[in-house]
Amino acid sequence: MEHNIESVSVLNDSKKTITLTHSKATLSIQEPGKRAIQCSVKHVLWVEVEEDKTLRLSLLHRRKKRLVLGNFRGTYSTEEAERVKAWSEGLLQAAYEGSRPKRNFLVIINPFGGPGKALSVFEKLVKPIFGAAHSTFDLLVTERRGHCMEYVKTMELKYDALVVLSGDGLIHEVFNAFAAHDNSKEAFSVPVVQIPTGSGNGFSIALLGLKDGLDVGAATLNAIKGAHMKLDLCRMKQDGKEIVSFMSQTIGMMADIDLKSERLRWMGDTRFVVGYLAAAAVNRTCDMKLEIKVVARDKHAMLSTYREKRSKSLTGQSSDVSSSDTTPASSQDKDDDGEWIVIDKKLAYVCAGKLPCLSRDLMQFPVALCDDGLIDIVAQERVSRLKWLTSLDGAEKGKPYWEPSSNYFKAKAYRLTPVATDGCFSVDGERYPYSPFEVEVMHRLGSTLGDGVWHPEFIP
Ligand SMILES: Nc1ncnc2c1ncn2[C@@H]1O[C@H](COP(=O)(O)OP(=O)(O)OP(=O)(O)O)[C@@H](O)[C@H]1O
Repeated sequence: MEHNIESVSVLNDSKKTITLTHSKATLSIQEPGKRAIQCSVKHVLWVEVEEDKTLRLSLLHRRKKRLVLGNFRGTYSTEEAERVKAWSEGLLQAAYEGSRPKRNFLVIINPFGGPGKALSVFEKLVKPIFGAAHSTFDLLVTERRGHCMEYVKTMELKYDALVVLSGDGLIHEVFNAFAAHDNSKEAFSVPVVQIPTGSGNGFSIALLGLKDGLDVGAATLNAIKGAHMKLDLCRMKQDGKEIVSFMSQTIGMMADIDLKSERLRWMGDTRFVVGYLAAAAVNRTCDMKLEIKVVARDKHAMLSTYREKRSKSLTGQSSDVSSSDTTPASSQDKDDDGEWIVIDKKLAYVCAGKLPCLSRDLMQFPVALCDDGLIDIVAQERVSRLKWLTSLDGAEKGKPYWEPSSNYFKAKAYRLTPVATDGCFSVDGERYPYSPFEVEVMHRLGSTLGDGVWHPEFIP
């Protein structure tokens, strides 16, 4: 039912008349003689009228760049009751345009992730927002590594989404639990989102961008209202085992940075900068054989494909309905199944993956797309210590993409054989054995919530 009532007036707690106005896009709250407060209707969590002629409105508003919960209450006369009721129904409809209200979540919390504040973040920030939006949830607080895996691989597939308060390590565990689930295909269709409470929060940054990706309010709002979107995952085979990777596989310097800085978790993602400086000082190379099934390697061509696909995805946003998995991998893919090449030399590191940013300071894969059916691979040659340091400038915006020492590929698959017997190999930030492995992309296997694209935009 369409409601065309744009404005109503109510009395606030101080008995002042407040005019509330909404369109399909914005809500404004106007107190006489003051500047109107305006927000997007997307930030409205709930609005309802009660029998005692009270209108209650909950929304997220920006305070110090963060989205925080605000509640508004106003009373109205009996004569106004029908109008106010119709107005609030219209606003609620606009607020949940394209998504279903009252989602039911499984919330998973790693109390020891990152700075160790996930439990209190949930109690103080997330839970009140869920309450205001009438979202319901079951809760799993992990007691040990692997606990989430045990729970999720046998869980009933009844949730609208899994909301994970952790860093990227627990997200890795969730996707691997889906792979081990009896009904694996259906499990992978359950959207997974991250509330950024770890030291590396690459998944949330990918979904919401560098600003909102680290904001608990924005990530919670995305869980409540984000549209269903598909994402590619990687399947890695190593030592007879299969592992799902959603973010990255790194060997050499980048893995050293990640794994050797783990004891600095309390620093949050500053640990990656500290790790980078330590690795740059050592400036080691890594001897390996890298075989890549290359689909594209011209940086300008990859950039224009990225721009074209990103803007198409933004304009043709999916609705809150699980789409069937029939979309072709990409036009690039359809025509070109890739050609194997071999890189047989010492490199500083190899980093492959699907998300644009490995941390807020490093956009490693600026032209990554969430469902192009391709893995982005950087085979980085060694450079001078000074060059490593100057490369920090603009790394968060993907500037090192243009460095000649950064060999960038879009690939269907790759194989990597380390020559040494000992070293660091990290998958989604987790340590794996330093032994040969191969990786292929699984097109649109995973699901998440968002607006159809990875958000950090590469603006060269
Ligand atoms: N209660 C727990 N005790 C110890 N380890 C846990 C617990 N719960 C989860 N873990 C494990 O901790 C690891 C890191 O988790 P998480 O990603 O949340 O933290 P993080 O500090 O951000 O780390 P990273 O950035 O490396 O992912 C995961 O492998 C996860 O399985």
